[in-house]
Amino acid sequence: MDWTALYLKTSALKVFILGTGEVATRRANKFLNHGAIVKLAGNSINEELSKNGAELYSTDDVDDLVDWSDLVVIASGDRKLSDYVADISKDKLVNRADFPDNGDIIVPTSFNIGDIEISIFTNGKSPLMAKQLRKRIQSIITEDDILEIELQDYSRSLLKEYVSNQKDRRDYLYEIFENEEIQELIKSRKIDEAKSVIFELIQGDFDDT
Ligand SMILES: C[C@@]1(CC(=O)O)c2cc3[nH]c(cc4nc(cc5[nH]c(cc(n2)[C@H]1CCC(=O)O)[C@@](C)(CC(=O)O)[C@@H]5CCC(=O)O)C(CC(=O)O)=C4CCC(=O)O)c(CCC(=O)O)c3CC(=O)O
Ligand SMILES: NC(=O)C1=CN([C@@H]2O[C@H](COP(=O)(O)OP(=O)(O)OC[C@H]3O[C@@H](n4cnc5c(N)ncnc54)[C@H](O)[C@@H]3O)[C@@H](O)[C@H]2O)C=CC1
Repeated sequence: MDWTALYLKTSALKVFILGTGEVATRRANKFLNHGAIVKLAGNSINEELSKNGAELYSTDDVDDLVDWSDLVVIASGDRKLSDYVADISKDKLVNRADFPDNGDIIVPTSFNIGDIEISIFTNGKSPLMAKQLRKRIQSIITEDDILEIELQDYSRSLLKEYVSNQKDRRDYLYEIFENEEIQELIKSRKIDEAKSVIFELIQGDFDDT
């Protein structure tokens, strides 16, 4: 595969989207939900998008919009205009919804559950299947997994305070993950009690040393 997964910092990222159709709208929502500033060029945008902060411009303004942007998303059915925008975006990051290989960013399907983000990419082979796999994976992640992440986060902070060696910290994290008492507390949603058990486990050892 010529592509690899990386995370792009989207807070305050300036995103220019060419097009206002189905794909453009989906991309705009995604970037806005992740803190970006989004401007679109095309005919019209729906109320939800403008409420979320998206701004609509005319396609006559594409030169200025490209200049302004950090990332250009090309999602228009107008091939000539798309090629023109691609041409003037050579020094920008580009996502081309119509010819992905001519751009340098892929927008994969992704979803968040708590602090986890899961993305799926089929290397351009089947966006439809990426969508189906997303739905299937979404359905198997449980509330217990989210709580486990919260407890791991809590444990990691404590360990950084009390245990200086990384390998020892890792051993603790596996011990906590496998601890049956903690697993039971997660199942019964007693997170504060689970945290106390973790605190005792770590700090108890620390006191002994
Ligand atoms: C490569 C990629 C590049 C990029 O856009 O960055 C790309 C490219 C193309 N998609 C096309 C078509 C469709 N795309 C979807 C849906 C999604 N497309 C998404 C991503 C991507 N699409 C990138 C990575 C994909 C990967 O490989 O995994 C998703 C996952 C994410 C998102 O868009 O948010 C989103 C699902 C969101 C969700 O989870 O719900 C459907 C299904 C539907 O509409 O229901 C169809 C019709 C069915 C079909 O074609 O499969 C065409 C036109 C082909 C043509 O002309 O026929 C191209 C261009 C081409 O292939 O040349
Ligand atoms: N990457 C992806 O996930 C997908 C990519 N695509 C590709 O992305 C492009 C856009 O797809 P959709 O948003 O589904 O289409 P759409 O029909 O919903 O929207 C197309 C956009 O292009 C504009 N447009 C279309 N023809 C035009 C013309 N002749 N002159 C000026 N403006 C024109 C429309 O006003 C609209 O803003 C297409 O080229 C399609 O092949 C399509 C589906 C999914």
